[in-house]
Order: sequence, then structure tokens, then C-alpha cells
Amino acid sequence: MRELSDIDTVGVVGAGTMGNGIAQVAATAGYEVVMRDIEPAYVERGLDAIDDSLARLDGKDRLDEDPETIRDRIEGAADLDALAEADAVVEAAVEDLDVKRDIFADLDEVTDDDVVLATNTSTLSITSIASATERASDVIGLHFMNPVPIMDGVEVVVGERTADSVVDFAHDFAEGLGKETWEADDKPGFVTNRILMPWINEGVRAYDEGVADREDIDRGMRLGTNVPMGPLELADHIGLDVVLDASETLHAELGDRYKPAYLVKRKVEAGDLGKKTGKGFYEYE
Ligand SMILES: NC(=O)c1ccc[n+]([C@@H]2O[C@H](COP(=O)([O-])OP(=O)(O)OC[C@H]3O[C@@H](n4cnc5c(N)ncnc54)[C@H](O)[C@@H]3O)[C@@H](O)[C@H]2O)c1
Repeated sequence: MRELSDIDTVGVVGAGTMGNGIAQVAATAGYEVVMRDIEPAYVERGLDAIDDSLARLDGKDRLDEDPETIRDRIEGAADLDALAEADAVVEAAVEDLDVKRDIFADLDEVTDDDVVLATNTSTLSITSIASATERASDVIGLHFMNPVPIMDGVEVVVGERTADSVVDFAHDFAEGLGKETWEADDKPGFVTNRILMPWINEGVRAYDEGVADREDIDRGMRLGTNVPMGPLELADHIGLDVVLDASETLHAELGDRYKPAYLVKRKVEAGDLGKKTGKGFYEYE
């Protein structure tokens, strides 16, 4: 396993909501970053999101360097081979087991043998993703929270074969990005999504069944339980497709108490995925 002190370049797979956030915090911490997505247009969209986020943080005086210096450390790529130079990789592509297993098989081929491969999966089995490689002991879950540049927490998820040294590496790497960590075993949804997803789905069902209007469901949970966002606004923030994928995995693994709310499915089918498409339970500029 490559030591933390030997990490110069971090590879990020996926330039979406989470991938561009992870690329940004890694570059802010001083790493060179290669962020890869499947289409140049997706890479560009991710780089634009980083520019916007860095400009916002700079406006609040929350960066130690100027945004251009940080941004210059990030290279966008649509070519898999660009990840060959990575000393550690964090994967944040779509929440689909087959896609992630294919990506890890490719990463196994393209990166050096001693490179740690982490996945940002919300619910999928680290052990199953790891078994697509010849280096299961070097595969781990590094579950960042959304938005990555703002949220302090990272969940370290330990697969069946993950080596203890890789667990230590994951905590140290995340802490080096300015995050605090906790650890979960490789069980569906880990700590956070096992508890969060039924909460969101119940909020959606309460809305669908007319318990209250959407604003009052969110206001009630914010004021009543002291959380920063209610379930409907949080679902829009996460992305309804991501909520649905995560809920379906939990449902398949843990049974009916995790059944996704019908209205989440209907909105995903309509293409209303939340903030990222401008419409979910609420509408956005
Ligand atoms: N959105 C959240 O709040 C959140 C929080 C924690 C973890 N996650 C997890 O992070 C991962 C990414 O979620 P997201 O919200 O960023 O999704 P997203 O839809 O915003 O982005 C996913 C990106 O992956 C890209 N992609 C698809 N296949 C790829 C491949 N083979 N190689 C490279 N890129 C590929 C897509 O083009 C897209 O740009 C998922 O596993 C999700 O469960 C999401």
C-alpha cells in the first residue's frame, strides 16, 4: 500500500455532485487531482461547479490560497488512462453496482498495484466492489457528505477484506482534507444512509398522504428535531435518483421497512431529480 506521505496525485472518478466536491477539497488540501468522467461535457460541468464553489468560498474568505492556484491543480479528463498517474483514487460515479464493479476492474488495470482504491458509495457493498479487483485488501469506502466542501464528516466503511493499514490510511487521508471521520462495517447503508433513507422516504409518504404541505413537513422536522434540512428539501439536495438508488439497495438487502416512497420513483421517472435539474419537490433557479 502506498503511504499517505507518498500521495501527490489523487484520482477522482465521476465529475458530478460528489466527484467535483471531492476533487475540490483534495486540490484545496494541496494534492494534484485528475477528475475523470465519461464525457468531456460532464467533465466541463464538474470543473465549472468547482469554479463557482471556489469563488463562493473565496468571497467568504474561507480559502488560504487564491482560487486560481487551487483550480490549477485539477486536471479534467474523459480518458481512463489519465488515472494511471494517481497515487490514490476516490470513485464517485453513479450508484450502480455493475457500473462500480466495472470501474474498479478498470482501475485495477490502469493504476499501480499499491494504490488504494476508495469508493464514495452511499449503500453498496464495499466487499462486492472490491471483489472486482485483484487487490480487495486495498479497497475501502470513503463516504463523503454533500456538499463535500462544506460538510465536515466522512464515513470510513470497512469491507470484508480491507486491510487494517488501509483503514488507518483512509482516516488519515480524510483528516488531511480537513474532515472528521467515523467508521462503519460493510453493511447496507452503513450508519448514515441506513438511518437517513427511511427518514426521507417517510417524509415523502407523509407529503403524498396529505399529512401536511411540503413546507410544513420540512419546517416541522427542522424546528421539531433540530436538523438543518427537512426530508423533502434534503431529498432535492441529494438528488432524487440518488435517493431512489440507495433506497432500492436497502430495500433489496433489508426488506420492506426500506421500501422507496412511490412519489420518489414517479419524480425520477419524470426527470425531476431535485436541485441538479431545477425541479424536485421544490423548484430552483
Ligand atoms: N448526492 C449525494 O448527496 C451523495 C452523498 C454521498 C454519496 N453519494 C454517492 O456518490 C456517488 C456519486 O453521486 P453523485 O450525487 O455525485 O451523482 P451524480 O449523478 O451527480 O454524478 C455521477 C457522475 O458519474 C459519472 N459516471 C457514470 N459512469 C461513470 C464511469 N464509468 N466513469 C466515470 N464517471 C462516470 C456520470 O456521468 C456523472 O457525472 C454515488 O455512489 C452516490 O450514491 C452521493
